[in-house]
Amino acid sequence: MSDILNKIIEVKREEISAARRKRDLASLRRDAEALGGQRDFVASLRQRIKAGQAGVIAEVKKASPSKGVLRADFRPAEIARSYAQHGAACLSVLTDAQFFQGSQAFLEQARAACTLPVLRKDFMVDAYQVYEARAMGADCILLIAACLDDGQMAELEAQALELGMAVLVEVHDGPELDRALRLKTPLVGINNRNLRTFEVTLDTTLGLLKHVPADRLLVTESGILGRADVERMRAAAVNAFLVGEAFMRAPEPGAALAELFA
Ligand SMILES: O=C(O)c1ccccc1NCC(=O)[C@H](O)[C@H](O)COP(=O)(O)O
Repeated sequence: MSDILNKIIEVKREEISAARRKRDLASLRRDAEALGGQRDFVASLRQRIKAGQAGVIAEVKKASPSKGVLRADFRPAEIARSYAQHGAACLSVLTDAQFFQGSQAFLEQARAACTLPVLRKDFMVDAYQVYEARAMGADCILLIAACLDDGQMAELEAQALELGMAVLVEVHDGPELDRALRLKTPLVGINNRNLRTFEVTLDTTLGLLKHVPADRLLVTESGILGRADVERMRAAAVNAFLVGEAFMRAPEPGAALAELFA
Protein backbone atom coordinates (compact mmCIF):
# COMPACT_ATOMS: atom_id res chain seq x y z
CA MET A 1 0.00 0.00 0.00
CA SER A 2 1.31 3.47 -0.85
CA ASP A 3 2.27 6.10 1.74
CA ILE A 4 -0.71 8.36 1.00
CA LEU A 5 -3.09 5.40 1.10
CA ASN A 6 -1.52 4.23 4.39
CA LYS A 7 -2.03 7.69 5.80
CA ILE A 8 -5.61 7.95 4.53
CA ILE A 9 -6.51 4.51 5.91
CA GLU A 10 -4.96 5.34 9.28
CA VAL A 11 -7.15 8.45 9.47
CA LYS A 12 -10.20 6.45 8.36
CA ARG A 13 -9.71 3.99 11.23
CA GLU A 14 -9.52 6.87 13.70
CA GLU A 15 -12.66 8.45 12.20
CA ILE A 16 -14.54 5.16 12.42
CA SER A 17 -13.58 4.68 16.09
CA ALA A 18 -14.74 8.22 16.88
CA ALA A 19 -18.00 7.74 14.94
CA ARG A 20 -18.71 4.45 16.76
CA ARG A 21 -18.31 6.22 20.10
CA LYS A 22 -20.98 8.73 19.04
CA ARG A 23 -23.34 6.21 17.48
CA ASP A 24 -23.32 2.43 17.69
CA LEU A 25 -23.40 0.20 14.63
CA ALA A 26 -26.79 -1.35 15.44
CA SER A 27 -28.55 2.02 15.42
CA LEU A 28 -26.80 3.13 12.20
CA ARG A 29 -27.67 -0.20 10.59
CA ARG A 30 -31.37 0.28 11.42
CA ASP A 31 -31.36 3.64 9.59
CA ALA A 32 -29.43 2.24 6.63
CA GLU A 33 -31.84 -0.69 6.24
CA ALA A 34 -34.92 1.50 6.61
CA LEU A 35 -33.98 4.20 4.09
CA GLY A 36 -34.99 2.71 0.73
CA GLY A 37 -35.23 4.67 -2.54
CA GLN A 38 -32.04 3.19 -4.02
CA ARG A 39 -31.26 4.36 -7.56
CA ASP A 40 -29.83 1.79 -9.99
CA PHE A 41 -26.23 2.82 -10.64
CA VAL A 42 -25.32 0.01 -13.04
CA ALA A 43 -28.53 0.34 -15.07
CA SER A 44 -27.99 4.08 -15.51
CA LEU A 45 -24.51 3.48 -16.97
CA ARG A 46 -25.66 0.56 -19.15
CA GLN A 47 -28.60 2.56 -20.51
CA ARG A 48 -26.30 5.33 -21.83
CA ILE A 49 -23.84 2.84 -23.29
CA LYS A 50 -26.61 0.83 -24.96
CA ALA A 51 -27.74 4.04 -26.65
CA GLY A 52 -24.23 4.49 -28.07
CA GLN A 53 -23.25 7.24 -25.63
CA ALA A 54 -20.51 7.31 -23.03
CA GLY A 55 -21.58 6.36 -19.50
CA VAL A 56 -20.17 9.23 -17.45
CA ILE A 57 -19.79 9.15 -13.68
CA ALA A 58 -19.35 12.86 -12.98
CA GLU A 59 -17.41 13.67 -9.85
CA VAL A 60 -18.24 16.30 -7.25
CA LYS A 61 -14.81 16.98 -5.72
CA LYS A 62 -13.61 20.19 -4.10
CA ALA A 63 -9.94 19.25 -3.66
CA SER A 64 -7.53 16.32 -3.92
CA PRO A 65 -4.18 15.35 -2.38
CA SER A 66 -2.42 15.53 -5.77
CA LYS A 67 -3.92 18.81 -7.04
CA GLY A 68 -5.04 20.81 -3.98
CA VAL A 69 -8.20 22.91 -4.28
CA LEU A 70 -9.88 22.37 -7.67
CA ARG A 71 -12.95 24.52 -7.15
CA ALA A 72 -13.02 27.26 -4.54
CA ASP A 73 -16.65 28.28 -5.14
CA PHE A 74 -18.02 24.81 -4.47
CA ARG A 75 -21.82 24.29 -4.55
CA PRO A 76 -22.68 20.57 -4.72
CA ALA A 77 -26.39 20.99 -5.52
CA GLU A 78 -25.72 23.35 -8.44
CA ILE A 79 -22.96 21.08 -9.75
CA ALA A 80 -25.23 18.02 -9.55
CA ARG A 81 -28.05 19.79 -11.41
CA SER A 82 -25.64 20.93 -14.09
CA TYR A 83 -24.29 17.39 -14.56
CA ALA A 84 -27.81 15.93 -14.73
CA GLN A 85 -28.93 18.48 -17.33
CA HIS A 86 -25.94 17.69 -19.54
CA GLY A 87 -26.18 13.91 -19.72
CA ALA A 88 -24.22 12.43 -16.79
CA ALA A 89 -25.24 8.84 -15.99
CA CYS A 90 -24.24 8.93 -12.32
CA LEU A 91 -22.53 11.12 -9.73
CA SER A 92 -19.47 10.42 -7.60
CA VAL A 93 -19.29 12.56 -4.46
CA LEU A 94 -16.18 12.73 -2.26
CA THR A 95 -17.15 12.45 1.41
CA ASP A 96 -13.63 12.38 2.87
CA ALA A 97 -12.96 15.61 4.78
CA GLN A 98 -9.27 15.57 5.61
CA PHE A 99 -7.75 14.82 2.20
CA PHE A 100 -10.48 15.90 -0.27
CA GLN A 101 -12.41 18.55 1.69
CA GLY A 102 -15.56 16.49 1.15
CA SER A 103 -18.48 15.73 3.46
CA GLN A 104 -21.64 13.70 3.97
CA ALA A 105 -23.62 16.93 3.53
CA PHE A 106 -22.19 17.35 0.01
CA LEU A 107 -23.47 13.91 -0.97
CA GLU A 108 -26.90 14.62 0.51
CA GLN A 109 -27.15 18.00 -1.22
CA ALA A 110 -26.00 16.65 -4.60
CA ARG A 111 -28.35 13.66 -4.48
CA ALA A 112 -31.35 15.77 -3.43
CA ALA A 113 -30.77 18.13 -6.37
CA CYS A 114 -31.22 15.50 -9.12
CA THR A 115 -32.41 11.96 -9.82
CA LEU A 116 -29.02 10.45 -10.69
CA PRO A 117 -27.60 7.48 -8.74
CA VAL A 118 -24.73 8.51 -6.47
CA LEU A 119 -21.43 6.84 -5.56
CA ARG A 120 -20.04 7.56 -2.10
CA LYS A 121 -16.39 8.18 -2.99
CA ASP A 122 -14.40 7.41 0.12
CA PHE A 123 -11.92 4.87 1.46
CA MET A 124 -14.00 1.97 2.73
CA VAL A 125 -12.33 -0.37 5.20
CA ASP A 126 -15.10 -1.19 7.67
CA ALA A 127 -18.73 -2.33 7.72
CA TYR A 128 -19.61 0.83 9.67
CA GLN A 129 -18.81 2.99 6.62
CA VAL A 130 -21.02 0.86 4.36
CA TYR A 131 -24.00 1.45 6.67
CA GLU A 132 -23.07 5.13 6.82
CA ALA A 133 -23.03 5.26 3.01
CA ARG A 134 -26.55 3.87 2.68
CA ALA A 135 -27.88 5.93 5.59
CA MET A 136 -26.67 9.13 3.87
CA GLY A 137 -28.41 8.02 0.64
CA ALA A 138 -25.57 6.51 -1.41
CA ASP A 139 -26.50 4.10 -4.21
CA CYS A 140 -22.99 2.73 -4.76
CA ILE A 141 -19.77 2.36 -2.80
CA LEU A 142 -16.15 2.22 -3.90
CA LEU A 143 -13.88 -0.65 -2.86
CA ILE A 144 -10.19 0.00 -3.58
CA ALA A 145 -8.39 -3.33 -4.00
CA ALA A 146 -5.10 -1.82 -2.79
CA CYS A 147 -6.68 -1.05 0.61
CA LEU A 148 -8.40 -4.39 1.28
CA ASP A 149 -7.64 -8.10 1.36
CA ASP A 150 -9.85 -10.60 -0.46
CA GLY A 151 -11.95 -11.44 2.60
CA GLN A 152 -12.62 -7.78 3.41
CA MET A 153 -13.58 -6.99 -0.19
CA ALA A 154 -16.02 -9.92 -0.33
CA GLU A 155 -17.58 -9.02 3.03
CA LEU A 156 -18.02 -5.32 2.25
CA GLU A 157 -19.40 -6.19 -1.18
CA ALA A 158 -21.93 -8.63 0.29
CA GLN A 159 -23.05 -6.01 2.80
CA ALA A 160 -23.46 -3.33 0.12
CA LEU A 161 -25.43 -5.67 -2.17
CA GLU A 162 -27.66 -6.66 0.73
CA LEU A 163 -28.41 -2.97 1.30
CA GLY A 164 -29.38 -2.57 -2.37
CA MET A 165 -26.26 -0.64 -3.35
CA ALA A 166 -23.92 -1.26 -6.28
CA VAL A 167 -20.16 -1.71 -5.86
CA LEU A 168 -17.40 -0.17 -7.96
CA VAL A 169 -14.21 -2.13 -7.35
CA GLU A 170 -11.07 -0.17 -8.22
CA VAL A 171 -7.78 -1.65 -9.42
CA HIS A 172 -4.48 -0.37 -10.71
CA ASP A 173 -2.59 -3.47 -11.88
CA GLY A 174 -2.98 -7.10 -13.00
CA PRO A 175 -2.87 -8.80 -9.58
CA GLU A 176 -5.49 -6.37 -8.22
CA LEU A 177 -7.65 -6.99 -11.28
CA ASP A 178 -7.47 -10.76 -10.75
CA ARG A 179 -8.66 -10.27 -7.15
CA ALA A 180 -11.42 -7.85 -8.21
CA LEU A 181 -12.77 -10.36 -10.73
CA ARG A 182 -13.52 -12.78 -7.87
CA LEU A 183 -16.24 -10.38 -6.70
CA LYS A 184 -19.83 -10.42 -7.94
CA THR A 185 -20.00 -6.80 -9.03
CA PRO A 186 -20.02 -6.07 -12.78
CA LEU A 187 -18.41 -2.63 -12.18
CA VAL A 188 -14.62 -2.69 -12.46
CA GLY A 189 -12.78 0.63 -12.28
CA ILE A 190 -9.23 0.92 -13.60
CA ASN A 191 -7.55 3.92 -12.01
CA ASN A 192 -5.07 5.62 -14.30
CA ARG A 193 -3.59 7.45 -11.30
CA ASN A 194 -0.84 5.65 -9.45
CA LEU A 195 -1.79 6.44 -5.87
CA ARG A 196 1.84 6.15 -4.70
CA THR A 197 3.49 8.51 -7.20
CA PHE A 198 0.33 10.37 -8.38
CA GLU A 199 1.56 9.74 -11.94
CA VAL A 200 -1.35 9.48 -14.38
CA THR A 201 -1.24 7.48 -17.60
CA LEU A 202 -4.13 6.16 -19.68
CA ASP A 203 -1.85 3.25 -20.62
CA THR A 204 -2.94 1.67 -17.32
CA THR A 205 -6.47 1.18 -18.69
CA LEU A 206 -5.27 0.27 -22.17
CA GLY A 207 -2.85 -2.33 -20.76
CA LEU A 208 -5.38 -4.05 -18.52
CA LEU A 209 -8.58 -3.91 -20.54
CA LYS A 210 -7.93 -7.14 -22.46
CA HIS A 211 -8.05 -8.98 -19.12
CA VAL A 212 -11.52 -7.67 -18.26
CA PRO A 213 -14.20 -10.22 -19.27
CA ALA A 214 -17.02 -9.03 -21.52
CA ASP A 215 -19.63 -9.46 -18.78
CA ARG A 216 -17.96 -6.75 -16.67
CA LEU A 217 -18.46 -3.04 -17.14
CA LEU A 218 -15.05 -1.38 -17.27
CA VAL A 219 -14.87 2.18 -15.95
CA THR A 220 -11.73 4.16 -16.75
CA GLU A 221 -10.90 6.49 -13.85
CA SER A 222 -8.72 9.61 -13.55
CA GLY A 223 -6.79 11.71 -16.02
CA ILE A 224 -9.49 12.14 -18.65
CA LEU A 225 -8.88 15.78 -19.50
CA GLY A 226 -9.53 16.31 -23.22
CA ARG A 227 -11.36 15.03 -26.29
CA ALA A 228 -8.28 13.10 -27.41
CA ASP A 229 -8.37 11.10 -24.15
CA VAL A 230 -12.03 10.21 -24.67
CA GLU A 231 -11.44 9.26 -28.30
CA ARG A 232 -8.48 7.06 -27.34
CA MET A 233 -10.61 5.21 -24.81
CA ARG A 234 -13.65 4.84 -27.04
CA ALA A 235 -11.48 3.55 -29.87
CA ALA A 236 -10.48 0.77 -27.44
CA ALA A 237 -14.19 0.10 -26.65
CA VAL A 238 -13.98 1.69 -23.19
CA ASN A 239 -17.33 3.39 -22.75
CA ALA A 240 -17.63 4.25 -19.05
CA PHE A 241 -15.67 7.11 -17.50
CA LEU A 242 -15.14 8.58 -14.04
CA VAL A 243 -14.11 12.22 -14.42
CA GLY A 244 -13.45 14.87 -11.78
CA GLU A 245 -10.78 17.48 -12.33
CA ALA A 246 -11.69 18.42 -15.92
CA PHE A 247 -15.23 19.32 -14.80
CA MET A 248 -14.35 20.85 -11.43
CA ARG A 249 -12.01 23.38 -13.01
CA ALA A 250 -14.63 24.47 -15.59
CA PRO A 251 -16.96 27.43 -14.93
CA GLU A 252 -20.01 25.27 -15.77
CA PRO A 253 -19.24 21.59 -14.98
CA GLY A 254 -22.16 20.17 -16.98
CA ALA A 255 -21.27 22.19 -20.09
CA ALA A 256 -17.70 20.87 -19.79
CA LEU A 257 -19.13 17.33 -19.65
CA ALA A 258 -21.23 17.89 -22.77
CA GLU A 259 -18.24 19.32 -24.62
CA LEU A 260 -15.86 16.54 -23.57
CA PHE A 261 -18.29 13.78 -24.61
CA ALA A 262 -19.97 15.48 -27.59
O1 LIG B 1 -6.92 12.54 -6.89
C1 LIG B 1 -6.03 12.29 -6.05
O2 LIG B 1 -5.09 13.06 -5.80
C2 LIG B 1 -6.09 11.03 -5.26
C3 LIG B 1 -5.11 10.75 -4.31
C4 LIG B 1 -5.16 9.60 -3.54
C5 LIG B 1 -6.20 8.71 -3.69
C6 LIG B 1 -7.20 8.98 -4.63
C7 LIG B 1 -7.15 10.12 -5.40
N1 LIG B 1 -8.14 10.42 -6.32
C8 LIG B 1 -9.39 9.76 -6.38
C9 LIG B 1 -9.81 9.47 -7.76
O3 LIG B 1 -9.80 8.32 -8.10
C10 LIG B 1 -10.26 10.58 -8.65
O4 LIG B 1 -10.93 11.54 -7.89
C11 LIG B 1 -11.19 10.16 -9.80
O5 LIG B 1 -10.73 9.02 -10.46
C12 LIG B 1 -11.31 11.31 -10.80
O6 LIG B 1 -10.03 11.64 -11.30
P1 LIG B 1 -9.74 13.01 -12.08
O7 LIG B 1 -10.66 13.06 -13.26
O8 LIG B 1 -8.31 12.90 -12.52
O9 LIG B 1 -10.00 14.12 -11.13
